[in-house]
Amino acid sequence: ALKVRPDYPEARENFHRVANWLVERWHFFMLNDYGRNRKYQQAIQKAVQSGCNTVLDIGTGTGILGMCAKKAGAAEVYACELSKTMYELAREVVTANGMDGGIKILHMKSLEMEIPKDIPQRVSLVVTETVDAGLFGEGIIESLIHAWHHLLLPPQRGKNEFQEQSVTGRVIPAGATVFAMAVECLEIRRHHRVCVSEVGGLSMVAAGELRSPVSCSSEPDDSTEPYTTERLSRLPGGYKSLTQPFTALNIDFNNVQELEGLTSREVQRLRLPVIQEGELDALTVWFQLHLDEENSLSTGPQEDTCWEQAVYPVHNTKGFLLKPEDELVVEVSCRDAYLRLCSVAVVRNGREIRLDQRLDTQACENHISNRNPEAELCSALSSLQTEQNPPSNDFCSLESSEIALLNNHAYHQSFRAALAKLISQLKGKWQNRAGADPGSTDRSDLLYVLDVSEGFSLLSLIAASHGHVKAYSSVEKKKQQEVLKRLATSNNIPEERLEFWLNHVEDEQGMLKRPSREKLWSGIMLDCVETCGLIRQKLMEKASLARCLLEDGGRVFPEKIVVYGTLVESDTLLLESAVQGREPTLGFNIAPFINQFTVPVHVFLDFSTLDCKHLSQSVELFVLDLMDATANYTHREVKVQATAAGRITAVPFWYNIYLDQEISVSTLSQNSHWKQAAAVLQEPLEVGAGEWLRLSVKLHKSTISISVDK
Ligand SMILES: CCc1ccncc1CNCCCCSC[C@H]1O[C@@H](n2ccc3c(N)ncnc32)[C@H](O)[C@@H]1O
Repeated sequence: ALKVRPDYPEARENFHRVANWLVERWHFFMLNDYGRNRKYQQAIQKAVQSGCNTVLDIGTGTGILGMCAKKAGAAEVYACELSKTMYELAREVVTANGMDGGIKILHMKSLEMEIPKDIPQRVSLVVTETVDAGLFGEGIIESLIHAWHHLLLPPQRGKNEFQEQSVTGRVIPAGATVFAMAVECLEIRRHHRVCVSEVGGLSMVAAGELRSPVSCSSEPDDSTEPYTTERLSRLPGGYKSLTQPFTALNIDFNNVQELEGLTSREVQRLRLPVIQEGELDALTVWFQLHLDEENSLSTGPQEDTCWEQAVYPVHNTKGFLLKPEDELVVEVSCRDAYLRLCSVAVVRNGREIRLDQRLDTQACENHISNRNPEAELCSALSSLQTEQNPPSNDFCSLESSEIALLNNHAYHQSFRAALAKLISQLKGKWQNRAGADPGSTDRSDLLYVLDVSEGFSLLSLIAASHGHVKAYSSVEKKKQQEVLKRLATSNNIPEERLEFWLNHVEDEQGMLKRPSREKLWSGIMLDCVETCGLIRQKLMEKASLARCLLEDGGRVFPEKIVVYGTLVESDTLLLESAVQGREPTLGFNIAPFINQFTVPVHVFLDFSTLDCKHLSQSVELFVLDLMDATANYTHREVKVQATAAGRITAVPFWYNIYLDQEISVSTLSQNSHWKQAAAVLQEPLEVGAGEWLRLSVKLHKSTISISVDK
């Protein structure tokens, strides 16, 4: 559609959402990483010049590594790519660089490749970078085991015997070293553990264990992923290293026995000295890719590269302090080809205290009699035990953004206050109504409040906790409904004051219906901003529907959203949004092809830690009024003055969400569960200090677009 009518707005939004999905964002900053590209090129050149003249590039992406091999003089170059979009892109790139005759590209997974069906004979070199932040997440181990059995010539026999490299096989990268480190990090903690005992006036004790789906727990079920990823150098508040970085694993990609033995390798137990006092929040992991003897790529947090690290959050050590004389026991295993790290115990004064089991309180009581260090530790742990009275195995899994939402204290307090105001206004209204008995404070009928938040939300309970309110929740998962019911009971909210609304829904518009034929809503709570920083799709439509379902004096929450933005110069945002010319990609012409998938708005941005130069004050860009449709517009021109000279590359934006005239929450606040978004300019714009700019801000189908000119 875009090719046919590039300015067709629907196609443009959809394309942008699709582009984000089709082509992963890391392609841009990987291709912009000249250092990485150059090191791969050098390793490939050395291998080809020393005789590897048939090459297979597994997971070619845009084709850059295959082109390095061709340019280095390899006689035959093959490449395979499982993503259709990337396969077609690689074909275009290779043709544009005049190598379509020299590189045969296959749209397939390497595991499906056979000789002679796909490639005529075994190759002397496999190049690949099919790795993720946890190293094995793209299946490199399985791919290389298959390659050694079916696609590669046999490896060099002994180190000493010399064999022509054209008759032996090898892999670039030759191997990897995996490092890990224990950290204290509040930002990780608030995304993986509920750190508050009270939310919006509700005691959370009865909730049981709420935890993120990231867990290396011993019983791996498909709902959990072993690790998440973070760019440690860009986490708000940073992190504190509790151990030195330690080597968790070495792997030689040129040794097929070692590769095959990896998943059956026994679990490794490492004992790591704690180097400073702190709360254990996670193990972080990165690695060095040894391309060959000379060249290595590192994904470490101290590198200035843009790679993320793998994060293994610990769940069960809430409030547990490691001390310098402790040793942390970590288990490393590669079961099911994922790298799994688990902090299992602490050794203090020679006694090992296991972390992952629930200490039963009785055993701890015995310890407490003779007051000694591990007794404190034990009682600390057993207090954990009492705090979460249901046993550990019954926990409710929430997305990390839902956990962070629960930990967003200001968000829930604001809703609690705004709801209290609405309820007292409506009760007051009722009392003032002619004939009502001034003495009877309680309204005979109840106030009906609907929470149509996406995902897990306590807002319905917070509404019901005000009394005289019957609350409806759109929480749909059974386990999450049970948590809400437990919290209702433990917070003295009568069970019949909480109902689950979803079962009426046909479609999302269907969810917004009257509570019953003769009733209307006193309050409807909408979810307006996605965690990634974008306005939710169809927000304005939902708001106009909701308004029709309100009783006189009823309110939609929030009633208004004000969009703020600022002008910045940020190379980081550029490098993550588009390939910058031909230099970073070793002179190959790749940028125009991959940049077709550039999207104008960068999401999941942590603006508080973005390295950038501010070129203006924050300015109000747009207002969305959810209570008065006539106040809305689709396009706004905003004048803003540059406060410093520089090159405008992006306009980060965020929201003030007004629950009512006075009460608002900001999506940029310190413990906000939201990330921010940024409009990235097509062309950076040079400005002088004091110069005025004109921002043209448009909102179409919940999609904000911003352009800047003088
Ligand atoms: C310093 C490296 C680093 C460190 C930390 N974080 C990220 C990186 C950068 N690497 C990211 C690449 C990750 C994606 S893999 C690249 C391309 O290969 C494709 N594929 C994957 C497996 C596979 C296969 N068996 N057969 C054919 N194709 C295959 C994918 O479809 C993708 O297009």
